[in-house]
Amino acid sequence: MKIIVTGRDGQVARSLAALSSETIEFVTLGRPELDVTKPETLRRAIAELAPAALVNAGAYTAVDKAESDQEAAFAVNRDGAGNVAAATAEAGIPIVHISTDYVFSGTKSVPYDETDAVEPQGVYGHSKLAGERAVAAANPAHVILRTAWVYSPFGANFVKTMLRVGKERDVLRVVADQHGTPTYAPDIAAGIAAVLARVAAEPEGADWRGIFHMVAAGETSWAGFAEAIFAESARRGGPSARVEPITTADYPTPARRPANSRLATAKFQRTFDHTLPAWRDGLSRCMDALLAE
Ligand SMILES: NC(=O)C1=CN([C@@H]2O[C@H](COP(=O)(O)OP(=O)(O)OC[C@H]3O[C@@H](n4cnc5c(N)ncnc54)[C@H](O)[C@@H]3O)[C@@H](O)[C@H]2O)C=CC1
Repeated sequence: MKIIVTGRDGQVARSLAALSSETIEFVTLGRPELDVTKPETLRRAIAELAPAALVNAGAYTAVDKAESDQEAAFAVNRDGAGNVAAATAEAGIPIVHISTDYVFSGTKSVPYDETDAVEPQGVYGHSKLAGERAVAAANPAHVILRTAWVYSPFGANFVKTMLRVGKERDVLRVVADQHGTPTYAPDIAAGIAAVLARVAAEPEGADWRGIFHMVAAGETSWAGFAEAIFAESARRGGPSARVEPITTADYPTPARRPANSRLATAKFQRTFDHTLPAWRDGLSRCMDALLAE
């Protein structure tokens, strides 16, 4: 089974590429040969490769920059996602689209499920929500996976930032009043593979269509995540720093972020018969990969 993946150099796309096997081949494509804002590049790739499905992992992910770069964020996250969905619908293949916890306001006191009202707090969240709607409108054979707090050995992410800054400083001030679940990109890739297997087994099925929350098991805060990163790092002889918990108000950023980013994953687990590992388990494997030498 051949699957096209957009956003070739991103964390999720690279994790999917690493998962390729004899039964499922992920062909990752990126700009310029595949640009989600250019529909002809999508049509050409689908015509050439004749994939069984497509995973849209390409996105504009700079949350703070998006506040002053609204046009670019919407061009990729709304219009680009819509283009991908339209091209897959035209080819008669399903789309797996990746979305985010940032579609929520974060004011709920328990984890969000798929029926909860959306209320993005910033441009990035608004653009991703518009993307979900564009995907759902253009291709009925869609699976929209909302995930959160993605990290991996690849690209830019919180784990790599902590390790870099931990080398330079003894104490780091980290936000302790935003709660969510760090999710290891290779575990997201395995979740996507479970989705694709289910879709392939029952292409005309109805229950796999729609929006699903897919994050690792458990929860923490950014400060709790940072402490776990430094504990894992210290065990491996890597950089370590003391974490000083601060509030969101102490650390102003251009984009507002949800205080509660927790996502309830029961619907995903039930539908795809798959559960992502605990976030500490993913972190341990990421630290093995980052600090192997
Ligand atoms: N990173 C995170 O913490 C979270 C990410 N997500 C979502 O997960 C998905 C994957 O995220 P990551 O792998 O972390 O992102 P990433 O930023 O590592 O990768 C995104 C990739 O998309 C590419 N891209 C940008 N514009 C493009 C275009 N016009 N055409 C084709 N490719 C383009 C970028 O060059 C980059 O390689 C995205 O949809 C993102 O919104 C959801 C929740 C949290």
